[in-house]
Amino acid sequence: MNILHVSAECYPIAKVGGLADVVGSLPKYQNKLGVTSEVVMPFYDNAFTKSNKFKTISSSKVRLGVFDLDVNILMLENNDLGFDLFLVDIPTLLFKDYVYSPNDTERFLAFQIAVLDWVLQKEKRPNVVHCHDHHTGLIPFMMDQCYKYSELKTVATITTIHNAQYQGWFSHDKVYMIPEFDFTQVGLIDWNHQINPLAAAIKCAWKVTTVSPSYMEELKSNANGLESLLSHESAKCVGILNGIDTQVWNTETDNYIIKNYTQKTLDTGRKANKEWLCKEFGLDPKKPLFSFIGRLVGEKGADLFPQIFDAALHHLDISILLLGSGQKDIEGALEMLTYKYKGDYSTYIGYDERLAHIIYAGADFLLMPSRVEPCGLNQMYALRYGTIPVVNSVGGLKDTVIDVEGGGFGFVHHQLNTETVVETMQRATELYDDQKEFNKIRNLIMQIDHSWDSSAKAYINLYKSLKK
Ligand SMILES: Nc1ncnc2c1ncn2[C@@H]1O[C@H](COP(=O)(O)OP(=O)(O)O[C@H]2O[C@H](CO)[C@@H](O)[C@H](O)[C@H]2O)[C@@H](O)[C@H]1O
Repeated sequence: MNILHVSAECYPIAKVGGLADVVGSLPKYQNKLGVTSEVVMPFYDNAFTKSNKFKTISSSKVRLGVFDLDVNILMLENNDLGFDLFLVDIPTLLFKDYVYSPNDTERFLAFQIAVLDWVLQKEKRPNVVHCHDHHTGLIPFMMDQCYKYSELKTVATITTIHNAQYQGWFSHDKVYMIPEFDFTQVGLIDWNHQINPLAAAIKCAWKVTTVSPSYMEELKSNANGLESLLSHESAKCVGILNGIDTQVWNTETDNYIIKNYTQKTLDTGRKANKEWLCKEFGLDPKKPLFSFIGRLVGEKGADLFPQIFDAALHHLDISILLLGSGQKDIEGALEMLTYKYKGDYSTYIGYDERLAHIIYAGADFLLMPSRVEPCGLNQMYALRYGTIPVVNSVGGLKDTVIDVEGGGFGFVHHQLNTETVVETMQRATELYDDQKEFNKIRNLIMQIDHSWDSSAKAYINLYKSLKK
């Protein structure tokens, strides 16, 4: 069975968030299970593409409305990713030093058309085209409806929703850019008088998956306008929990962290990482260290961070270290607080993969007060590294973290407001004060298995069951 994953991001080639982690690891684990799983993504202008070699396997033009744009399909050479990687090089649109911008309609539309043009000519056509998020959302529609892709009508399509907040909608004025189709079917790409790629994917893909079972349920009542569509299509929707790449996220071999460790040496290993963090950011290593890593947006609860951190630092004897970037107003407010709580609180506003790994290896607790969390990988990385998660009970967090009071290993709050989060952080500090119990839990969480093994199999079983 041949599977082609289509995505805007893939670790380590280009990463903005968790989508890259999933697309950079799921195919590798699928290949280990005996299927052939490949990835196709845009060719961006970044450190990875500058420092690797690519072979051009075809050069042609892609038609976008009235324009014919140059397109090359490249293949990564000397590849040790665990899957074949193809890249769509459209120099005028995709070869940029960023992944996303405010004007991405043409970029990702051209990408999707170029992918399907290439699939038509591909020697070994896929049995399944597995699309990820709205940037690839029009592919199931185009394969089913566009005349030029009629040979692909029988190829199965899956769309995985990593985040339903973003849907990629654009005006019907641009419909002429989509390859010709029977216009009586235009309703398939419409949602609320706009062309909505995510809605089109939900309508046209043979199956729709979300990255956790709880998120699938939540989407029926909270999906940024797509609730009724998801309820209507629920028979073809299923939630499959993400796994993590246990080769990349391995405390024994992780090259980013200050000191490697095993479950047996977790105390000394984690101490060295914490001490490095505290020295680097001017914090006291004796105090419990709470961290956050991620995008500073409303979904992650980030608008509440300034208030939450202010209250927590005022009431509790703790340190907080934040790594993230996002909304400028939130970044500003979080940086302002560093003056008030110097020595107890610090931030790194930006993106830093190495620092993220060291935080997972050195912080005592990882904060995830998300409003919406389709799966969340951070809590799984934290668990594997021995950092105790403090989470809001939503989506994938609900599926992966059990509170210590229920015999579990983390701290879970069921409301999202300053008081509740600070109370939960206080419970965490009480555990920290009982070092014996604290160590017992750290030891336990490092043993939890969130590898891809079972989820990669679940996807393959789903592919095998595909019938239109
Ligand atoms: N400033 C920074 N510096 C360094 N590393 C940073 C960083 N900000 C984020 N990261 C890293 O990016 C990844 C974020 O993963 P998440 O799953 O938490 O989030 P995201 O919301 O992007 O993904 C969406 O897709 C994923 C995958 O399906 C779902 O788990 C999730 O719920 C959904 O919102 C982690 O690897 C994290 O370490």
